[in-house]
Amino acid sequence: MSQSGLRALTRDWSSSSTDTELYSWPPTSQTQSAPAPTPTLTAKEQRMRAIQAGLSQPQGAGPLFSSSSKKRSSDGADNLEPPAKKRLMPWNTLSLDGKDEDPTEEKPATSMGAPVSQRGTAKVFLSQEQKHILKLVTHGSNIFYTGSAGTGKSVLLREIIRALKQKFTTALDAVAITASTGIAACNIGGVTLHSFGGIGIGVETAEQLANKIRKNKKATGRWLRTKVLIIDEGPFSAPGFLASPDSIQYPWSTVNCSIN
Ligand SMILES: Nc1ncnc2c1ncn2[C@@H]1O[C@H](COP(=O)(O)OP(=O)(O)OP(=O)(O)O)[C@@H](O)[C@H]1O
Repeated sequence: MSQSGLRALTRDWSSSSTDTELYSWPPTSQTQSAPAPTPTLTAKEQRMRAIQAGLSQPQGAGPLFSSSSKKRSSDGADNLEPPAKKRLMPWNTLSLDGKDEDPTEEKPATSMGAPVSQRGTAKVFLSQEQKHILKLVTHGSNIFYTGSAGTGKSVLLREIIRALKQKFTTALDAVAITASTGIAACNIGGVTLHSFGGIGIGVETAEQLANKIRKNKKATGRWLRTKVLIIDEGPFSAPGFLASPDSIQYPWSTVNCSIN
C-alpha cells in the first residue's frame, strides 16, 4: 500500500508548490474580477441590499427611478436605456425650456391694457367715449348708443348697470334691465322688454299698448317704480314699438312714468 500512486499523489499535493499552481481553483484572475464578498453584512443588511437592488431596476421608470438610472448610465453599465421622459404637467410647463415662472410676478396687461388681478378677473378701464356715455347716463340723460361689433357696447352696458345700481341702491326696481330677445336679456341679467312691459307680443299701436299696460296692475306698478329703463339690442324690438323717437317715449309717458 505504501507504494501506491494515491500515496504519492497525496504527498505531492502537500509539498509541491508547482502542483498547487497547476490545479488551484478557482483561477486567480477570475477571483480578482468577481464582486467583492460581503461577509461582514448581517442577514438584515443583505435583505436591505437586495430590496434596494430590486427597486433600482429600470421597469416602471419614473421620477422615483430617474436618479438610479442616471447613475447606471454614468457608470457605463446600462447606457442603452433611453433617458426617462419628463412629464408635461401644468405646474412645470414653462420649466421645460428652462424658463421658470415666478408666481409672485405680476401678470402682463390684457390686450386692452387692463392689469389682471390675482383672481384672474380683469378690471375694466373705460375709454373716453365710454366714460362720456356713462357720465351722461348717471346724470339722467336719455341715451341711445350703438356701434360696430366688438366696439365695447356690452362692456359699457355692464358698467352702466353697475353704476345705476349703486345710484339707486335703496329704490327697489328702479333700474329695469331689458332686451329685445331672451338670449340678449340673459346676457345682461334682465328680462325681455315685452315681458317687463306687460305688452304681450307688442304689435298694437302705442296708445293701445298704453291702455293694455294700465289694465295690468303689476305691469303698471313696474313702470311706475322704474327710474331707468335699459333696453339692450333695442333696434330688434317689435316693429312699431321702438320705431321712432316719438314712439320710444310714448308708452311710459302715457302711464305717467318718466325716465330719469
Ligand atoms: N373698456 C374696455 N376695457 C377692457 N376691455 C374692453 C373694453 N371695451 C371693450 N372691451 C373688450 O372688447 C371686446 C368686445 O367688447 P364687447 O363685447 O363689449 O363689444 P360689443 O360692441 O358689445 O360687441 P357685439 O356688438 O359683437 O356684442 C371684449 O373682449 C371686451 O372685453
